[in-house]
Amino acid sequence: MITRRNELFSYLSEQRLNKNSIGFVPTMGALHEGHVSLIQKSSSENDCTVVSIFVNPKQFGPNEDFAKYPRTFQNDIDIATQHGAKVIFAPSIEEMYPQGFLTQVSVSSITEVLCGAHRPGHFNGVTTVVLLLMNLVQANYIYLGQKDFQQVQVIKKMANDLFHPTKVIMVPTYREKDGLAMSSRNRYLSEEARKKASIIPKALALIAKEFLNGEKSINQLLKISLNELKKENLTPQYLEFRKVNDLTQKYEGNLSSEAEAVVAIAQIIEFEGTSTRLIDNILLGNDSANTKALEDLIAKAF
Ligand SMILES: Nc1ncnc2c1ncn2[C@@H]1O[C@H](COP(=O)(O)OP(=O)(O)OP(=O)(O)O)[C@@H](O)[C@H]1O
Ligand SMILES: CC(C)(CO)[C@@H](O)C(=O)[O-]
Ligand code: BAL
Repeated sequence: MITRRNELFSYLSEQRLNKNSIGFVPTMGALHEGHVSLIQKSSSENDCTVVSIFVNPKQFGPNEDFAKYPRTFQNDIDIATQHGAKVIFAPSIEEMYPQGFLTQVSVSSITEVLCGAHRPGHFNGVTTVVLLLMNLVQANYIYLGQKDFQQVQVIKKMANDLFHPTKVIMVPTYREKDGLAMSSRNRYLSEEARKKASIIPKALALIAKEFLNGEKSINQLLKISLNELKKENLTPQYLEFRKVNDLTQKYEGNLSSEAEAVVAIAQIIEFEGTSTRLIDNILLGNDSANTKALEDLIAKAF
């Protein structure tokens, strides 16, 4: 485990000298099987996989869960190494943001919709820390989960606009038995709240099922899904169809046969005074990998 930037630099310089390819998996810890799928993919595609564990204060709003974010450090180290991580980089806050740090990295427009509209400043915090980490690791590839689809698009844009040599790879969402996307925040859910949360994959699976059956009307697809959520008295913070290649654009009307849409949801699960915000999404399109992911979700959710 490495905590200092200069130590990481020395270790990775040697890897590069030996022509070892570097894969990078940034995380905030509290590792679960979703993270494991990223680490395994990186390890199977690179000689050296770096996993970072850093709960980044800059991406949490003042009323968000920075203080209570789950921290399971020892267990994280075991999981990451068991699944192929060669290095775990776990810096302190001061190591990442030394005194006098004044810079912010900001991607515009695509950060102002979906989660960005509800978490002001969140993506600036994400892009700032991810660029710092990408500069430190100088990986060939960075692996990010589809669960945070908007985050992937924002980081891709940042890397592209700033001519960053690291290539962004998106890894499919890893799901629980009932289809719920694995997430560190699932640990906040009591047994009852967890039961309630299983409606989220169901709401997406209903859209997936009707889409695969040929339904093209977005209003109709939204209606079916919102009705399902309503049965549990749930109203999503957002449930939207957006264009994959330009998240600023909402899909409206009918989906075309070449539709490349993301259906993204954020749902707050409230139960006995606790409140957990969960996100998820599915991709609708012609791609066979997408279709397979939809079929898998449907099989789990029903
Ligand atoms: N179920 C999942 N499948 C695939 N990748 C995932 C999954 N959950 C998280 N990831 C990815 O793991 C990386 C690190 O995420 P992070 O440490 O924030 O975990 P998380 O489970 O997303 O936590 P949170 O509950 O805070 O959203 C991100 O690229 C994220 O998209
Ligand atoms: C990419 C990331 C590690 C940056 O802090 C975080 O946003 C996450 O875990 O998805
Ligand atoms: N996985 C996204 C990080 C966050 O919600 O802050």
